[in-house]
Amino acid sequence: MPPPSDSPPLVELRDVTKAYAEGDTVREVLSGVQLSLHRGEFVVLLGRSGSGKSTLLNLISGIDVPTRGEVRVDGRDLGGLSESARTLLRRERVGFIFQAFNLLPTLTVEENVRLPLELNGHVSAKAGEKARELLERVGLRARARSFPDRLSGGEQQRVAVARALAHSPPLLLADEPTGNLDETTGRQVLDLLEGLTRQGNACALVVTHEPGLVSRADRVLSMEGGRLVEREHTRRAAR
Ligand SMILES: Nc1ncnc2c1ncn2[C@@H]1O[C@H](COP(=O)(O)OP(=O)(O)OP(=O)(O)O)[C@@H](O)[C@H]1O
Repeated sequence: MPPPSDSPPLVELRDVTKAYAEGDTVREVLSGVQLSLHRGEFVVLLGRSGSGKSTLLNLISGIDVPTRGEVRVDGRDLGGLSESARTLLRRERVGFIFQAFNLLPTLTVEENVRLPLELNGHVSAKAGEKARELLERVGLRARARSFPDRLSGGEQQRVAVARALAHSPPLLLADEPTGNLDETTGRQVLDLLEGLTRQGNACALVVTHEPGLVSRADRVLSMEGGRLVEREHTRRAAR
């Protein structure tokens, strides 16, 4: 298999700027951002609070649109798509993990994991089978029928990892996935996230402040003053 950088990028940002109006002034949160992400890459995004990390994830997922510049996912220019087409692309091609887990409280653990499969048209029996297999992989098969509020924070986040990867999206976006977890539990969740992402040859972009994650990432990016800065490659440089 060719190295990731030889394949076409899964995500490409060309000269992306995002500005917000504040009274009479306009504030640029992102300025001239360039980025290429490839399948198989595990990428960490660092940056101070308010530096624009979530804004960047929202632009990549098509939840938000840039003020200027181009965002391409899987070769498709999001600027040329309607909102419903962007929603469809996101549903099929992206998995999300949030700091606050965001599981649906009225659905069981298994139903939460089945949801992205069913939204993507998988028939119920197949979706159930796949959901249980994923729950096995995150060590929660026995909790399939529990409701999320019966689970610890770490368990809920493991369910969220299973849900994000259920439909085998090529792109995983995680916004501070360990922010609400203690160090040990956070490490377990990151192990799972990294393992499952690499197994599926997906690309993960993970916002984190976790120093342990920086050392195992293929690439480390940082938002600084509206610019996206790439730090020296870690794992790849060591290969
Ligand atoms: N809809 C909006 N309107 C105006 N300003 C916004 C809007 N959304 C975000 N911002 C501003 O853009 C800046 C970047 O926000 P963003 O949430 O991307 O930062 P962040 O790096 O993810 O921060 P944190 O680490 O605290 O979550 C912030 O100053 C925020 O106030």
